[in-house]
Amino acid sequence: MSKTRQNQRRPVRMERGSDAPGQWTVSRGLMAHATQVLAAVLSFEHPADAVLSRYFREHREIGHRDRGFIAEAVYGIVRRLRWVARLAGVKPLPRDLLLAWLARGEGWSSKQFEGLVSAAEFRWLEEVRAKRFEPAGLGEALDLPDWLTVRLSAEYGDDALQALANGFNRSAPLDLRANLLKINRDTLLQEFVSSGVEASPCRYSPCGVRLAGKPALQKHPLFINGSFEVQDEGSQLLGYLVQPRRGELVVDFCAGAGGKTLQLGAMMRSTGRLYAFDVSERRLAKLKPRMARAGLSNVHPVLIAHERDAKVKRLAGKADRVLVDAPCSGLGTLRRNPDLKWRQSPESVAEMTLKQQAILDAAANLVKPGGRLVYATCSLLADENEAVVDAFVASHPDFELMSAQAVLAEQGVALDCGERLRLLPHVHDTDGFFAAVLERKRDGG
Ligand SMILES: C[S@@+](CC[C@H](N)C(=O)[O-])C[C@H]1O[C@@H](n2cnc3c(N)ncnc32)[C@H](O)[C@@H]1O
Repeated sequence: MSKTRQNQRRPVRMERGSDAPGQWTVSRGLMAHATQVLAAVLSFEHPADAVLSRYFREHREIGHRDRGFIAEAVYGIVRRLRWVARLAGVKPLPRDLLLAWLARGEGWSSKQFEGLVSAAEFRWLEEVRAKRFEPAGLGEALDLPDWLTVRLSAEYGDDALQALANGFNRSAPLDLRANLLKINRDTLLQEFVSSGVEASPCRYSPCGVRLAGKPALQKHPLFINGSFEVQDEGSQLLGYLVQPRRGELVVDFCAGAGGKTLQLGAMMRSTGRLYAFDVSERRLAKLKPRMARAGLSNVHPVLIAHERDAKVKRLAGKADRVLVDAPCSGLGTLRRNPDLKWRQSPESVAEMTLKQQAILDAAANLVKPGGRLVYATCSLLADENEAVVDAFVASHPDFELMSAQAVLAEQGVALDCGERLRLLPHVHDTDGFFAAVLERKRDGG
């Protein structure tokens, strides 16, 4: 095959995905890159987004549009892996999966494959195109692993699970949180509209803005001056459950890069003390420039070795509010991280549950009488959610559950969620979240 022929680029229509520019031009070289990235992602050793970022860092010659093609294909395949694998036959190689995806997932015609595949592949693609898919069970039909299908179906029922799985296959919207220290939401919306960015208020979160597309925002003047942060609406609602006030001592126990810390700091009007704990130095390092941009001077990032660290114990009984945004399976974020469904297992969830209990126990010690403890995850599994909270309440008679719905209503958020908040992509159009609000009794229970 001559080099010119190998690099021949074929115009291909793409219908789906926010980045889809309408027409990709695809070369053999680009197909090879996509196959290589796919193989690395499918080892499931690292998160898909980390694999893609690393590959693009190492292959700077791949342009923006070609990156879009690779990312669309890889994420498309990971979302529908069982389906594509069945269409591609027994023990398919990454290239087989890619070709089968392009033929069936993206609907490429045979003409669009000309110059990109061998004669044998060309014939094989005809078979793939003609193949009927008869799922062997619900897991295969919904493109979920069987263990997860069994658990979710027991929790939600088959019909809701179907809707949930469909919800996960839609792309997540881009939500922003107006930094109320710097701007009010209406002004932010007006600024977007006048700069040609289509934006509307979020359905529930009073500081949330939803964008119609996915414009690059890193260089937007309102981002640079700290007027907004990217934050899923569901995540914003967790901040409202904490409801911190001016001058309080607040702990964000699992702060990570500070998605919720920044919101809590703004709700405190940059007063009081807000401790941002985490065991990850790398994540906390990302929080620091964000605090500066947001204009917050009340945040104290603290690297801890584990939840029983002496730095934690020093605050025993002193905190007005503690948020535990616990490490979890992340299964509520499958719209953004579809690979998680293949990377998690019953064993990893069981391990996570023990960690969650240990963190919640340690964090509870910080809450003063009359203070509030919020436990949250972005998981959909009762084992990581209700079961952790139930076990906690049973062993901590000095804490009682508050109604999440009432806490939200007090702040003007109308959400019919009852005692515990459960957000679902297909119902609320947010990531999947769980949260429970607990109060430490004043008389010690
Ligand atoms: C769900 S993420 C937090 C996301 C963050 N709150 C946000 O809004 O962006 C969970 C975090 O818990 C941290 N973590 C894990 N084990 C921990 C522990 N024992 N104590 C405190 N944080 C821990 C992880 O490093 C991770 O950053």
